[in-house]
Amino acid sequence: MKEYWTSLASLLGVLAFCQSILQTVFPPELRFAFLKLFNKIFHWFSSYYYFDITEIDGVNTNELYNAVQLYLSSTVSISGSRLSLTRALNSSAITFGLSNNDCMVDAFNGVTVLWEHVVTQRQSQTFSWRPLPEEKRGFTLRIRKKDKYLILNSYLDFIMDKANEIRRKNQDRLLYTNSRGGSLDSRGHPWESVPFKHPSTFDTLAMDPKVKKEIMDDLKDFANGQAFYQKTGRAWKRGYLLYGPPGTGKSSMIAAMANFLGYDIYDLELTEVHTNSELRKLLMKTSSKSIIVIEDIDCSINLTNRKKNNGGGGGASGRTYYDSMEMRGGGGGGGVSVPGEEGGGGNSITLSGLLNFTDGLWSCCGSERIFVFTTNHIEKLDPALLRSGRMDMHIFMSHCSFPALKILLKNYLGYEEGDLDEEIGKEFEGVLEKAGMTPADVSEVLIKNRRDKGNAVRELLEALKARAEKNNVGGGSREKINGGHDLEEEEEEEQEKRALESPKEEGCDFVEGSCKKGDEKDPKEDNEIIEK
Ligand SMILES: Nc1ncnc2c1ncn2[C@@H]1O[C@H](COP(=O)(O)OP(=O)(O)OP(=O)(O)O)[C@@H](O)[C@H]1O
Ligand SMILES: [Mg+2]
Repeated sequence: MKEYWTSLASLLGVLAFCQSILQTVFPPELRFAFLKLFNKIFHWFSSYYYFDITEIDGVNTNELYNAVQLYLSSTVSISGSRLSLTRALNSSAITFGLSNNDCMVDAFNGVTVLWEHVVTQRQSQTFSWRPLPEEKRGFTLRIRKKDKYLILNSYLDFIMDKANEIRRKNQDRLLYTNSRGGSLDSRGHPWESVPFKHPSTFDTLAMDPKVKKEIMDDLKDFANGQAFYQKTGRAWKRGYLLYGPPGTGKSSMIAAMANFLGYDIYDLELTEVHTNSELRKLLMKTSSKSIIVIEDIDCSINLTNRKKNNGGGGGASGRTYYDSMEMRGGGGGGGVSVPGEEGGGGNSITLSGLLNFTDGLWSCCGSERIFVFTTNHIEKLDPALLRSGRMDMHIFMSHCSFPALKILLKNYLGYEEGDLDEEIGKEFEGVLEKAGMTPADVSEVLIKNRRDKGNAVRELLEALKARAEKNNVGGGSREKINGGHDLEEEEEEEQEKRALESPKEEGCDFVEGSCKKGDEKDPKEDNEIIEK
C-alpha cells in the first residue's frame, strides 16, 4: 500500500513538472495549439469515435438531444445508480433518464456503444436573443471506430423513431380549437389546446363489430402506410365522412380514432374562419399525426345561398362554380364570395377553399393526417365533397342495432356474451329496428338503472316497445330514419331540397357523374361503410 502511494506521488510530481515545462517553454498562444495537437494524436491512437450531441445547437433546441434523452429513458440497462425522474407537461407518464455525468451502455444490431450525459456550467452568458440555461448539457456517444459506418446513421434514425413513439405514448392527446376567431396567441399560434381526455375507445363504441374492425384495419393500414403512400405518389392523408342521426356516436368515433392512433385532434370551427387564406394558415399550423375535424359540415356550408357564377359567360368552369358556393358561419344569408377576392378582405370562405384545404397542395404541408367530416344530413352535402378521392370512406352511424346493444349492455351493466336471457335477446332483436332508438337514447335508459341490471333491461325493453308502437301509429319510418327529428323540420328540409334542385342541375357539368344524389348516400339499416 505504501508503495502504491509513493508511485502515485511520483506520477503527480512528473505531471506537475511537465505542466510547468509546458508553461515556461510554450507561450500561451502556442500552448493551446499544442493541446489541440496532443488531443488529435490521442484520438488518432484511440479506437473510439466520440460524438457530442448538445442540448442547444447555436440558439435552437437540438431535437436529437431530446430524442436521445427520451430513448435512453426507455432502455432498461441503466448502470448508474442515480437516475433523474421527469414528468412532462400534460403527460401522464413518468420517465427516467441519466443523471448528470452518468454513463450507460446500449447495444444496437450487436454493436455496443456508450452514452455519457455531460453537464457543465456555462462559462459566461454570451449574447443571445433568448436566455440560455446556466448549464450546458449534452450527450457524448462513444462508438468503436470499426462500428461507426455499420450503425451510426441507422442507430440515430432508430433513436428518433423510438423517441417519437415514446412521446406519443406518454403524452396525453391534445385537443386544439380555433375558437378565438383568427386571433393569434403570444407565440403566434392560431390554435388553442387543452389535454384531450375523452375516454371513448373502439371497445366502448357500440356498433356492428364487423364494421368496427374494418375501420380499425383501415386506420392501422393508414398509420403504417408511409412506404405505400410514398410508392404510389399519394399524399399521406385519409378522409372519413361520418354521417347519421344525432346521438349515434359520430363524435365518440372521432375520439376513439384519436385514442386508437395516439393522434391529436384539431377541431376546426368553420364559422370562426373568415377567408380561404385564414383556413390555409390554420392548416399550416397543424402537426403531423393528427385528426382534423369539421363537425356538422352541413351547418357550416350554406348551400341554400349558393348561386351560379354569372361572370363567366356560357361555359363556367368548375372552379367558378365552387367559388360561387358560399359558406357562411351561422347560416346567415348575404355575403357573396367573388373568386379571387377572398384574400383581399372578403369575409367568407368558399367550397373551393375547403376542398383545397383537404385536397390541394397545401393539404400536404404535413403528413400522416386524417380529415374527418361529420353530418346529420349527408343529402345536404355537395357532390363535390362526396366524390371519390375526397373522403376515402363514408361511414354511416346507425340507430342502435342488436350487436351494438350487446356492447352497450356490456359497457353499462357488465353483461358478457351469453349473459342475456335468450328469450329477452329475441325480444330485443324483434323490436330494435322498429324502435329506431339511437345508442345515446339506449345509454340514457341504462345509466339511469345501472344499479339494478334486471330492472335496466326491463325498462329498456319497455322503452323500445313504446317507441316502436309510437312509430307504428305515426306512420313511423320517418322518426326512425331521422333519429327523432321534428316532422316540421323535415318538411322544411324537403322544401329546401326542392329549391336546390334547379341550381344543382345547372351545376352538374362541373362535377360530372357526382350529381347522382341517391347513389351512394342512401343510409342502410346498419352501420355501413362505403369505401371510395
Ligand atoms: N355508438 C355509440 N357507442 C357508444 N356510445 C354512444 C354511441 N353513440 C352515442 N353514444 C353515447 O351518446 C352520447 C352522444 O354521442 P355522440 O356525441 O358521439 O353522438 P353524435 O353522433 O356525435 O351526435 P351529434 O350528431 O348530435 O353530434 C355519447 O356521449 C355516448 O355516451
Ligand atoms: Mg357529435
